[in-house]
Formats: sequence, structure tokens, C-alpha cells
Amino acid sequence: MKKIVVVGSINMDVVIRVPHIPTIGETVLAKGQQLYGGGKGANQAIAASRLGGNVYMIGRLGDDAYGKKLYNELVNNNVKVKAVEYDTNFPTGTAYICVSDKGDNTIVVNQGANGRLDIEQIKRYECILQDADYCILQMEIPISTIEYVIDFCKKKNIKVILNPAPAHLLSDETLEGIYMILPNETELAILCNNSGTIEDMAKSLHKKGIENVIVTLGGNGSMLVNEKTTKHFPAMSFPVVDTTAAGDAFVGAVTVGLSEGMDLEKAIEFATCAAGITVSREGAQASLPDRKMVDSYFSMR
Ligand SMILES: Nc1ncnc2c1ncn2[C@@H]1O[C@H](COP(=O)(O)OP(=O)(O)OP(=O)(O)O)[C@@H](O)[C@H]1O
Repeated sequence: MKKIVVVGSINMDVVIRVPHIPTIGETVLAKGQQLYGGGKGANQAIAASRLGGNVYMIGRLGDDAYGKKLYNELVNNNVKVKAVEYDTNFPTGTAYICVSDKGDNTIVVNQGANGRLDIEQIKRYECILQDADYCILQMEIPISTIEYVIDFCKKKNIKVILNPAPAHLLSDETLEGIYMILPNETELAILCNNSGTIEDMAKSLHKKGIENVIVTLGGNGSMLVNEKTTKHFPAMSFPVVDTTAAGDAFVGAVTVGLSEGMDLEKAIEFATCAAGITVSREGAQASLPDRKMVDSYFSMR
């Protein structure tokens, strides 16, 4: 079974319901608070594992109650956690999300231990990374770590799947030779300095030496640009309940599809199905589908 290693963030999302978003200096009483597992790294690891992927995670938590809860969440979803460490000096990464009655939100992230996932930690788990087939990365950990992992993967012929969220510019040298990048429209515009149409910008990334560029377009599906084709894939027409983690479901699923030997276009259709189910369900990790669910829609398409 092909091996997928996710190197990325693990967060606790603290969702605070308020009647309205407080203005500067104002105190508002919350109506309640809920805790959800999050962080793009953990979301994508769980997305891939629920779909049957053989998933390992390299990540960093605080040595605290949130950290233990999130660790167990990964274990319960069959993600291998040998390379997830507890930091004794920094807390578990936490996102404080205020949601008003109108549905507006503000988000403050304390990166905590995610900011300490450094090159030294990667070196301690090289034995886990070195025989991976795919390495999934996002950008919620230090950029120096991301650059080191990309460089390491290129040397070992490991296919890098980069979800550049939140968008951060990387050098052309780092981008050259990456197997796949999956920005959404906003991230694409940042990476390409808003320099043209979506297709133009995707092609410009491909020209930098990234083998496959997949731009996710929300309800408009996705676009693939590579050597062979420029192709649009429509989204599934499910009723939209909550789009949180749609991108994470897509990244996890496309990797699982490829790891099972699907050709790229079929893997994108598989991912479109997984992401479509995700938007039809409430929550982030809670909305990520299992394999049975995706297969039942995938076989009907
Ligand atoms: N409204 C929708 N209806 C159907 N499918 C959707 C919808 N929104 C998103 N999707 C599916 O999810 C994929 C990823 O969505 P999107 O481009 O919004 O990613 P994202 O911005 O990274 O999401 P997030 O940050 O919320 O995880 C799309 O390519 C599409 O297949």
C-alpha cells in the first residue's frame, strides 16, 4: 500500500457564538463555545485516512489537554502518529473563531506548537518520510521547514502535493519539480501577483516546473493544468450546508486516488465527490466523508 506522509498543522478550533462581533473596546457575552479538531495538516491527514489512505503525520502539539484530545482524534482516525511530538514550552495551536448571529466571523490563530515544527523535528523522523510515495504540505508551519521538506522529497523522488494555504511566496527554485500544487482562487492570485485570468495564472505556475496545477474554484469545481491538458471539472450539485474543509477533503482525496493508481483525471473526479459531500455536511473534520459514502456517489456519476 502506498505511503502518504502529511507534514502540517494541528489546531483546536474554539468556536465562540456571539450575538454580534464586538467592536474595538466592547465586551460581548458569548452564547456558548464549542471545540473542534482542525488545522489544515490534521484535516487533510484525516480526510485521506477516512478514505482508506495509508497516512502518517509529522506534526507538533502542546503538552496540554487540547494536545491530548487532538492526538487521540488522529489515532481514532487511523492516522499514524509516531512523528507527532508534544512541545513542553508552547501550547497546542488554537484558532479562536467568533461567529455572530448573522453568520459573520472573525478568526484569531495562536500558532503555538505548530510554529515550532522545525527542521530538527523533520530530521528526527526522516526514517518515516524517506520511503513515502506522497508528501502533503500546507503553509501553517514555518516556511523554512516547508522548504526543507520539499527539497528532501525531491532528492528522494517523493511526490510533493502542496496546498499553499495560507498563501506564501516560495522561490522558483523551490517550486520547480513539485508534483502538484492546489491553490484556491485567492491563493492563486497571491502566488501569481494577480497577473491574469485563472487559466493564465495556473499556466504560469506550471511553467515554473510544477507538474500539475489544480485550482479549486469552490462551487465552480476545479481546473487542471499540466503538460497534456487544460481541463475544467464541474463541482457536484449537492445542497450546500457548510463549505469548511472542502479544500482539505479535496487534497486528501486526490492523494488517496493517486495512491491507489487512479489516473489523475479520475482522482480529481473522486476528490470532487469527496469535497462535494463535505460541503453538504456541517463542521470541519466531522464533515469529512468515509470511503463508503464517496464510493456510493462516485459509482453513480
Ligand atoms: N458550493 C459547493 N458546491 C459543491 N462543491 C463545492 C462547493 N464548494 C466547494 N466545493 C468542492 O470543494 C473543492 C474545494 O473548494 P474550495 O475551492 O472552496 O477550497 P478551499 O477554499 O481551499 O476550501 P476551505 O478553505 O474551506 O477548505 C471544489 O473544487 C469543489 O469540488
